[in-house]
Amino acid sequence: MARNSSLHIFPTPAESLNRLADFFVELSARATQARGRFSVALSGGSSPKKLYELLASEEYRTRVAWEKVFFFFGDERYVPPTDAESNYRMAREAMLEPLGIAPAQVFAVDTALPPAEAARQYTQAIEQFFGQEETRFDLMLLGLGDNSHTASLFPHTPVLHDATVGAREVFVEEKQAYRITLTAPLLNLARTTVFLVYGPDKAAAVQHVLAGERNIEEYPAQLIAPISGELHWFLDEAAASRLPPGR
Ligand SMILES: O=C1O[C@H](COP(=O)(O)O)[C@@H](O)[C@H](O)[C@H]1O
Repeated sequence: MARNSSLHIFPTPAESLNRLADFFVELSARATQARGRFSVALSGGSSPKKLYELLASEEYRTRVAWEKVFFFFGDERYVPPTDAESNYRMAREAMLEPLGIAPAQVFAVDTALPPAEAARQYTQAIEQFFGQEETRFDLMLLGLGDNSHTASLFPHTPVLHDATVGAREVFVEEKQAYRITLTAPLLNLARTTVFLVYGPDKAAAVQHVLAGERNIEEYPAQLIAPISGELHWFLDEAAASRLPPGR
C-alpha cells in the first residue's frame, strides 16, 4: 500500500456507498472552507452510479453546498455525450441533472473534437480552472476495472508512461476505441483520492493492485500513489476477499 493510504472494508456495497457519501460531504466542507470551492474529478463506468444517485437523494442533497462544487472527469469514452457509454451522460443522469448543477460547474470532455484535440482542450480547461493555484483536485474519485485499469489507464497502453500533467488520448486495443484520460502524474496530485470498488468480480484486481508484485503494465492502478495527498480504498467484503489476512 502507498504512503498515506487507508483501507475501508464494509460488509456490503450499500454500507460502503453510504460511508463514501458521508466522506464526500466532509471533504466538500473542508475544501470550501479552505479554498472557497470543491473540485472533484468523477469516475465513470457502472460502480459510481449508485454513489451519484445517493448524493442526489433527499438524504444528501441538503448536506453539500452544491453551488461550490466543480465537476471534471478522470476519464471519458470517446463517444457522443448522449451515448449510453458516456461517463458524462451517466453522471448527468444520476446526479448532475437531479441536483440542478449549473452547466458552468461541469467540465466534460468535448468528444466532438478529434481525440488528441479533445485531450489538449481538456488539459487547457483544467489549467484555466486552477489558474495560479496548484493543479490539484480536492477529490479524485477512481474505479477499478477487473483488468486492473483505473481512469482510462489500461494495461499495456503508452499513456502509462506519460510523464505530463494533463489529459491524454489513448487508443485501447481491447476496446478498439479511443479514451481520454487524466495522466498518472495529474491523478497523483490530488489532495484526496478514493477508489470505490465492490463486488466479487473485482477481488482479483484488488489483490493484484494492493498485494501483488509491482507490475504497472499489467496492473495500471498501481500507478496511483498520491504525491502528498491521502489515498482511500472503499471496498466491500467481496472485493476485499482475496487480500491477505490482516491486510
Ligand atoms: O471504463 C471504465 O471503467 C472503470 C471501472 O468501471 P466499472 O464499470 O468496473 O465500475 C472506471 O473507473 C472508468 O472511469 C471507466 O471509464
